[in-house]
Amino acid sequence: MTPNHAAGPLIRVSDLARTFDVRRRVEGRRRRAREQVHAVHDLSFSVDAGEMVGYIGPNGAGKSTTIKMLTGILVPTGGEVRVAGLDPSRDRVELARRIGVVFGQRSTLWWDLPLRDSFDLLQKMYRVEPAHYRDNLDRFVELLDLGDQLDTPVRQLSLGQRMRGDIIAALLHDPEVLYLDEPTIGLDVVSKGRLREFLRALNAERGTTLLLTTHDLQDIEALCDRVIVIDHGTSVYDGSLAGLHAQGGSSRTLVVDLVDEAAPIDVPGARVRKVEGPRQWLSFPADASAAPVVAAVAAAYDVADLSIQEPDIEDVIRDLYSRGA
Ligand SMILES: Nc1ncnc2c1ncn2[C@@H]1O[C@H](COP(=O)(O)OP(=O)(O)OP(=O)(O)O)[C@@H](O)[C@H]1O
Repeated sequence: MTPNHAAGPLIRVSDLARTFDVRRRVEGRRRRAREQVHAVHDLSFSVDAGEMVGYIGPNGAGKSTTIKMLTGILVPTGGEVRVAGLDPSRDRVELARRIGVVFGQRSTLWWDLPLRDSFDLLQKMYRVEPAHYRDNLDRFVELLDLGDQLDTPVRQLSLGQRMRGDIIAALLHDPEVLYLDEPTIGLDVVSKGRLREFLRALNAERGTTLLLTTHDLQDIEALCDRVIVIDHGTSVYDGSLAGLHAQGGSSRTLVVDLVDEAAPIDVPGARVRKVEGPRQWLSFPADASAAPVVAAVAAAYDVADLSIQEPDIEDVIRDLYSRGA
């Protein structure tokens, strides 16, 4: 890859804004009313080369609009954005060689072609030097375990295989930045784990910068030291995930199946939130270890089964607001 030698951050967003003009039907009026939607406004942040950042927020917060401006698909209506020193909408072609984009819900692969043919086409489009292309392809295919699928048409791949194929497609030209939009959506636990491991290795080995949009908090936990929370078009938090948990006071849940029905479980570090027959739900702080709570419950009660539920991003953000952040 071409390391980013430019001084300063790799991604720089200053007072970025994007407004959409929409027409809405108003009751009692024949004409639709004109209205402006401020999808993104007063948004500023920067990302250094090699960082792995989670870009999270509720539905409609402005995440996609931001990513579209970062990739040059949308032109900002205000403020400034620079990626690798380039203006994404003006220098879109040049920027395309330096970034990779993966949308969980949409594939960029050619549906009827074998996976390998899609990769070969991308090699030609991006003019990746043939020997380097083969090295990259071999390495990624091995790490993502796609060797047996290379000659399978994309439409016959499972969702997990297709997603891994899309990630390889986005990386063959050694992008400095990889934007991932819901990369683990719909995947089973094993596929999610494999994908996260791969992204961690990619960042460690090649220093690829990751900007990850996800509703899965475990993606963030596994990958990102830093999260930017966006809501109503602007950033409401920028810092560590631990800091976000601490501010929001979000909690994890220990689900305990007792052998028999019992009074609410009383152990230090957790409180019972719900009881249904022999099943009880205990909340404990998301940044604390589950081990002491599990040990205390197991020592004092007859337990048939235990499981831990992670909070999702909506829970964390809701908690953030309930604390008045
Ligand atoms: N082309 C458009 N025309 C009009 N309004 C738009 C357009 N694109 C986005 N919006 C509006 O801008 C706001 C932000 O949308 P955006 O898609 O960026 O949110 P998001 O955070 O990506 O949401 P999700 O998690 O649901 O994908 C929403 O109110 C949306 O309706």
